[in-house]
Amino acid sequence: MATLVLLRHGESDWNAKGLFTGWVDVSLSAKGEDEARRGGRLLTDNGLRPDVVHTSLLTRAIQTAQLALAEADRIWLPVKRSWRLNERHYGALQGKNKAQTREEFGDEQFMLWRRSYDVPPPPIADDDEYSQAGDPRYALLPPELMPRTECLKDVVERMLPYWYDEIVPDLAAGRTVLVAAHGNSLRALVKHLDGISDEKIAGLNIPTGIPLVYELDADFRPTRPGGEYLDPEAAKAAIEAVANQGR
Ligand SMILES: O=C(O)[C@@H](CO)OP(=O)(O)O
Repeated sequence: MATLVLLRHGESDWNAKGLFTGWVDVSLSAKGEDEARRGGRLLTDNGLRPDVVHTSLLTRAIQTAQLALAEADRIWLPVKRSWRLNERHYGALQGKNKAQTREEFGDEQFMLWRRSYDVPPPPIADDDEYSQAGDPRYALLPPELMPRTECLKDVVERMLPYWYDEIVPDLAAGRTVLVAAHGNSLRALVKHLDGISDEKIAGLNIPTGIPLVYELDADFRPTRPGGEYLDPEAAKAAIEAVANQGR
């Protein structure tokens, strides 16, 4: 048995403003920092002691991991980071207000872009103020892998190599693994773990700052489908709020 803890970053400044964020590197809001610390306390209160942490390359996930681990007295953990755990690239929607986008394009198109499995938003132009072209953190990424938009299917495809090559070996070595990442990169991972269909994944939302714990069997499949949120009541309310964004 191996233990995997998934943690979506705490509320970011752009979550608070209701903006599509994707690869734009925004920070946690004060509320998001509190959520991250609380996530760390939930780990300790439940006797969970991660041995290694994996994060995306985005500040909000890195800050969340640091705040949670400081609270859990484990700031010293080895860290691995990868663009493969980044949020879904939201293409030309990055920086746009969710409610205004819904009003402008209608509910159906809004939900297609936001939650369909295989419809990406239009690509972002390299000279857009919210493009990541030229961002030094992706300098070593082969240009053909650098996204300009992504649907969830694209995220599954770029995330899974990291799961198999970097996370599974840690789990196989008996380490308790913390993954601090994003709403849609974690939806991609949960889709894989729980074998959720392309249609049903539209209805799955991940709340900010609440650890989701999976016990995995010898095949790295969940012993309990859906895992377990460490604060199920708070998770339920926060999942509802994520689902209703833009309304
Ligand atoms: O804006 C984003 O990058 C994501 C996560 O905050 O939003 P959504 O939940 O709408 O996919």
